[in-house]
Amino acid sequence: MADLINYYSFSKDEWKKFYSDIELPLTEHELKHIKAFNDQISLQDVSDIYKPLVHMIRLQKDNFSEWQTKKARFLHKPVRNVPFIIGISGSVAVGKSTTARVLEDLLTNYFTGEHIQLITTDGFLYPNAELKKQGILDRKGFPESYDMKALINFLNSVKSGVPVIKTPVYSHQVYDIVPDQFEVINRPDVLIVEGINTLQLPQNQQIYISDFTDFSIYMDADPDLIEKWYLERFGKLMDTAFLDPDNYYHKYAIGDRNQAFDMAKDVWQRVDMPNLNENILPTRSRADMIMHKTVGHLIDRLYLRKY
Ligand SMILES: Nc1ncnc2c1ncn2[C@@H]1O[C@H](COP(=O)(O)OP(=O)(O)O)[C@@H](O)[C@H]1O
Ligand SMILES: CC(C)(COP(=O)(O)O)[C@@H](O)C(=O)NCCC(=O)O
Repeated sequence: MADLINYYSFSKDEWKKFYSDIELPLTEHELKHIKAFNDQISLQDVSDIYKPLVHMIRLQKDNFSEWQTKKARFLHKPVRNVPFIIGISGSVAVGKSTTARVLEDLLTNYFTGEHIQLITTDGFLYPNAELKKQGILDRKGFPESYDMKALINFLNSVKSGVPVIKTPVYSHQVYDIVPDQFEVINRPDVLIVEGINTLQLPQNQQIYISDFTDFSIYMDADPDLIEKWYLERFGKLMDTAFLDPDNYYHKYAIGDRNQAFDMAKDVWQRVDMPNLNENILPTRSRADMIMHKTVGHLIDRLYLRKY
């Protein structure tokens, strides 16, 4: 990534040294909690990578809140608590939702008294029935498969301080939007928005997701590794589907396992990899931070935007 002239580049060893003067209370309980939702996650990485990151986000958020207060005073408007929004982008299966959950946990733990919430932009995918109607079911994840207007309105409502906002829910197990199920976003201090499209600039839009984010992260890795992680996740989703006929992966779980993996490989090659190359990777250089992952999901390099 020699072309990234506007980024500082750090090895993990360099990055971890930036955390020194404040104590992040990463207790046994906290580490257990993280292990409970992903027992594969490296706790060394949580400490080396995320402690400095959380510290840096603290500095940025304080700066952001101070500016919001000054701006309100300048404009003779009431001072209010404007949510700080963090966007997390990257390929399907690169580990965005796992990173987002670790960050949610750590921010909740460290930003004492502040309300941290997390949503995924998957909730703004059109339901399968609508994708079918439009003839784009095999374009799930591509820009046209999202209800961008609803997503932008949602982000605008969050920033404007609307008290209770319901967002639709996407389930990987059902492989669709779950009807009548919502998540409630209620005046967070920090909202983490995770999704493949958080840095995209769709041509038919005038306002973008990134107009509402205050710090953005792009999760990066070699596409061959991401394919491997995609297939491993497919295997895990099959493993949990055996006893549940309503689960999208049930038909694969009870059938021939090799054939199921062949199908998943085909979906990766036809849908998710082209989407990575055409629509996701080109947005990498817009991120404030690029986290590069290697074998075993370990983070080996970080890039931080200089200006
Ligand atoms: N840091 C990590 N350590 C171990 N496994 C991980 C890590 N991050 C992600 N994974 C695994 O990789 C797969 C894809 O991760 P996920 O967070 O679902 O990706 P995304 O949200 O980008 O689609 C999942 O099986 C997940 O458990
Ligand atoms: C819903 C998604 C677009 C979102 O990706 P995520 O980053 O949450 O894994 C993706 O998981 C997906 O379903 N892609 C369509 C092709 C496929 O079945 O992989």
